[in-house]
Amino acid sequence: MTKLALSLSEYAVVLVNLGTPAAPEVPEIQAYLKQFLSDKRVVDYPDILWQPLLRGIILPFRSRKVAKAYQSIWWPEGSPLRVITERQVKALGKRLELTETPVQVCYAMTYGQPSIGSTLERLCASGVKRIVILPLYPQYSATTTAAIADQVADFVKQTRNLPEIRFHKHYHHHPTYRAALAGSVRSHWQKYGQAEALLLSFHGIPERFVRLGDPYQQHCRETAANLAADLGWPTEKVIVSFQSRVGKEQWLTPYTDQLLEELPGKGIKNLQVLSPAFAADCLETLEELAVENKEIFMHAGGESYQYVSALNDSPCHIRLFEQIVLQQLQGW
Ligand SMILES: C=CC1=C(C)c2cc3[nH]c(cc4nc(cc5[nH]c(cc1n2)c(C)c5CCC(=O)O)C(CCC(=O)O)=C4C)c(C)c3C=C
Ligand SMILES: [Fe+2]
Ligand SMILES: [Fe+2]
Repeated sequence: MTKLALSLSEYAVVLVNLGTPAAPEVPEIQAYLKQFLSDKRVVDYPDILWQPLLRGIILPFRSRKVAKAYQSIWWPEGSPLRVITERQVKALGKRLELTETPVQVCYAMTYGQPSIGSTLERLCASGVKRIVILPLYPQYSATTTAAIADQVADFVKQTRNLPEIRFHKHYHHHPTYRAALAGSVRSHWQKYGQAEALLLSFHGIPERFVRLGDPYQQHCRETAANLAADLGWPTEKVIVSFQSRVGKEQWLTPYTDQLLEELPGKGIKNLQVLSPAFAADCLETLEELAVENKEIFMHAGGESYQYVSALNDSPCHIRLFEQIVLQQLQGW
């Protein structure tokens, strides 16, 4: 048990994920994409060029296109990303209760609701004095983790009586994350056997961002190398690719969809695919990776393509969050 100086109601941990539309319908998707794609951490083109393009062309067309994809993955309880995040909050709360660590657990979303600012305001109004922010991104990128930090900074700027805040930057190297990832592959192998290769398809970012100093690509490579070592697999059987490119700019390569077209021709016809950048299954995994990309691979001559789920609310994933929180609470 961690001994803390303040009482139960004065500590909080906020899990933060990207956010998702409120409903799988065009107006809700437009509102979500407008906020998301107007964030300079995500798209850094000058507003004078970008906003007319975004509002006039991208939002109307893309919202209609992705509405069908969202409808195909939506669960009765809501968007998978939100439902899984809520399950993670519940499971982490239970684990922390077991350790009698006095900290309340909640979540916020970078885009959409509950927003980071409103969540921090609510916590402070209820008497919370010390807050751990845990972005649910194992690999740091300015497009995701720093976008959260920006919103925490916005809250700080407009708040008179500040809480103490600790921010967990990334965890791809954490032994329990490594164990959780390797464990999820091993349990998949126990059920279905091994494939010829593992494809780690990370969400992409513009290549330019890496040249400007974003360490995301390096973190992705380290994740893959660690996974190969932890599984005792040769590194060449753990292939890295990048998915979900938006726009015309060069993003990190190889692109997942292009690579999947080529692999059967190179003799890899049985593939297991996972996406370690996602702490929760979402549109990008359940639709793009598990359905759309499978069709590409099978059409190109692939024989078997299995998607290995994100770590979601699995016990080892929640244990990881618990350990991060306990580490962050040290000295408080
Ligand atoms: C346009 C630039 C984008 C960058 C850069 C980007 C980085 C990035 N995103 C995630 C995680 C998620 N992205 C999701 C959806 C999504 N991403 C973009 C664009 C960029 N992402 C768009 C436009 C969308 C919406 C869907 C679409 O229009 O194709 C999601 C899923 C949300 C859901 O509702 O399920 C996640 C999660 C990471 C990790 C990342 C960089 C490391
Ligand atoms: Fe994205
Ligand atoms: Fe996508």
